[in-house]
Amino acid sequence: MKITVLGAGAWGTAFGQVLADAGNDVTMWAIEPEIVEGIRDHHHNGVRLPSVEKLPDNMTATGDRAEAVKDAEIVVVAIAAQFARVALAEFKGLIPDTAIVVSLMKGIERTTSKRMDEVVREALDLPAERFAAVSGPNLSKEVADRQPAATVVGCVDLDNARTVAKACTNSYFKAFVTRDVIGLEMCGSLKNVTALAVGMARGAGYGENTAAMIETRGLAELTALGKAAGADVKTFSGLAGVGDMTATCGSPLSRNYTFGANLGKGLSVEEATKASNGVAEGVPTTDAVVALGKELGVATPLASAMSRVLADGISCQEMLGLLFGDEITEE
Ligand SMILES: NC(=O)C1=CN([C@@H]2O[C@H](COP(=O)(O)OP(=O)(O)OC[C@H]3O[C@@H](n4cnc5c(N)ncnc54)[C@H](OP(=O)(O)O)[C@@H]3O)[C@@H](O)[C@H]2O)C=CC1
Ligand SMILES: O=C(CO)COP(=O)(O)O
Repeated sequence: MKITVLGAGAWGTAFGQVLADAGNDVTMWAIEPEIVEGIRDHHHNGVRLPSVEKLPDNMTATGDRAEAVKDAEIVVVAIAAQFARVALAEFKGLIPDTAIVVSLMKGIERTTSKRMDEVVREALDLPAERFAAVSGPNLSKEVADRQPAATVVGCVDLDNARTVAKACTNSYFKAFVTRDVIGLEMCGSLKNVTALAVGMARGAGYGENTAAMIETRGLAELTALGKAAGADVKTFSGLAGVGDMTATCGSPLSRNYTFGANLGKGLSVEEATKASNGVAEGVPTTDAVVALGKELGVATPLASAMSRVLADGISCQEMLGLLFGDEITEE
């Protein structure tokens, strides 16, 4: 198939390689001329994915929007979530009206508390059956190294989910399908907030018990929110839920975990932002989760505690104190 990836960041590029390895013709679109030239002329993205020496031959790049999406059968969006709406507005009217648009993004829009399925569909005026989300335990560096991994493709139209899943399945990457787009979106974006908190606890020197406590409570929080938003609870125990929580909260390859670890070691939010080698989506998503919780009438103790960390610089111990609360409650 002819597939275009918008955004040549770490995951956009690694997923582009997955698609190319599955036999598709892949065009990456990026704003920065250095990235475009690197991929097009040298099959290398030295800015965002330097660990891959040579990207596949059936992968090219352009900085021209119309040229990028011309004749595309699938358009994949891998732009930092807070910029997706504004970046996609420039593609409205250019994307073929038969193309399936796939989001790899894991975040909630801070200004509106909307999920990426809502943002992408609004920005492109896209019907639900032409939108798919991809979410799972997919640390970009490991996938770029072609280590075995799996993901989930969600679309209300299961045939379109299968089309996307087939396009991204190869010898080391396996895609499952679901109709539960909302569940995938909630899992992907909310686990990043949990990863910030686990990273923070690790950075502060705490061990397995503390990490397991935060991950489990984080999963409970995202399950409650997801259910209230209309997700299928089964999704939370699958690859996109428990699976991604385990990968992201357990690896220094995660930008969210590392951002949190730096906070736990005593860096300020500003210093941790400077030290980050890519977008830590959990940071802007945290307040959006708190707002979403209020909107849906669901308690969000973990996101609320992390919001205090990010806004007021409270310590890890204080953050965990807020998580515990004073009352004895049922689990
Ligand atoms: N890395 C990973 O392991 C995984 C990431 N994801 C999700 O995928 C999404 C992208 O992540 P990733 O590629 O790793 O992030 P990176 O930080 O590596 O790259 C971010 C991308 O967003 C683009 N971008 C930022 N602002 C704008 C803008 N205003 N207009 C157009 N493009 C813009 C960047 O372009 P430029 O380079 O020109 O600045 C870059 O391509 C995130 O939502 C992330 O949560 C999901 C699964 C795994
Ligand atoms: O979502 C991820 C793995 O599935 C990657 O997490 P980070 O964005 O924190 O690097």
